[in-house]
Amino acid sequence: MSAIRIEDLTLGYDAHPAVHHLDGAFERGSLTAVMGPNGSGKSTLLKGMIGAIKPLSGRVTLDGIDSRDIAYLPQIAEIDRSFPAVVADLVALGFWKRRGLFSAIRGVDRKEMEAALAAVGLVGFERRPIDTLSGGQLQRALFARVLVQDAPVILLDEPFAAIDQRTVADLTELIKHWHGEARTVIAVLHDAELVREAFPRTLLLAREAIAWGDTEEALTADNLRRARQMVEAWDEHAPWHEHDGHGHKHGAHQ
Ligand SMILES: Nc1ncnc2c1ncn2[C@@H]1O[C@H](COP(=O)(O)OP(=O)(O)OP(=O)(O)O)[C@@H](O)[C@H]1O
Repeated sequence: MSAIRIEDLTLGYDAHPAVHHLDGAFERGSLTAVMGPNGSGKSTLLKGMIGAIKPLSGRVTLDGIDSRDIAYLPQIAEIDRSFPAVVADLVALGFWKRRGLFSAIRGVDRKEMEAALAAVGLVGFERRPIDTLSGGQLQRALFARVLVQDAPVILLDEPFAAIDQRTVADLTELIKHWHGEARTVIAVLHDAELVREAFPRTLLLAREAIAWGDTEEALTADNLRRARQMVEAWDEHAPWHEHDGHGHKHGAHQ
């Protein structure tokens, strides 16, 4: 049974497609890595799945879940760190997303907050201003926020970009734990070795799907090369037309 179904999905900006005619499904309880070169549409796909951008064509269907049931971790670069907040405020946003504003301001469950901070290795960090955290610590705090949100579907956009190995290892364990709890987890990643080790499913994207299936079969050297060629060949400025195909430069396919 699927959690999220994607049908003939084209997403883009000002009619320039970034994800093109994608078809497939994320099964309930599956753990999927979204891989692909820079600019291949990975972040755009995640934003399409949370409804932050509307399809140019096709659709995203949430099967038996509400958009509130999706925890979404944006790229760290999109987090406004200058906002005057401490770690506890950041994590408490997860409660707000889960329960709605009014119940959350009646009081954050201290025990749950402490458990979440312990799970990500940030005991004692509650009162730390977020602009004093290292990149790894900030990512840990964001994972704590996802933890308290307690969502059945979790989308992570490059959670390991510019993060130290220790943090990557710890947070990978947390992802495996979520998988063990039968949550549906989808993470944009760049490290093929890590994906082979920890992610059973892979969607390899180059604006179109190059492969979507078991990691072993999807993440071959040949497919990775094809993905690279495909993105390099894409004409950034070609407008999207329903009928004349894929916006590639002529002769781009080899
Ligand atoms: N807000 C935006 N406005 C216009 N174009 C955008 C916007 N966001 C992304 N794009 C374009 O859409 C395409 C896909 O971008 P996207 O960020 O989804 O790729 P990505 O695979 O996540 O890349 P990366 O690995 O570099 O993060 C790129 O050509 C990008 O320039």
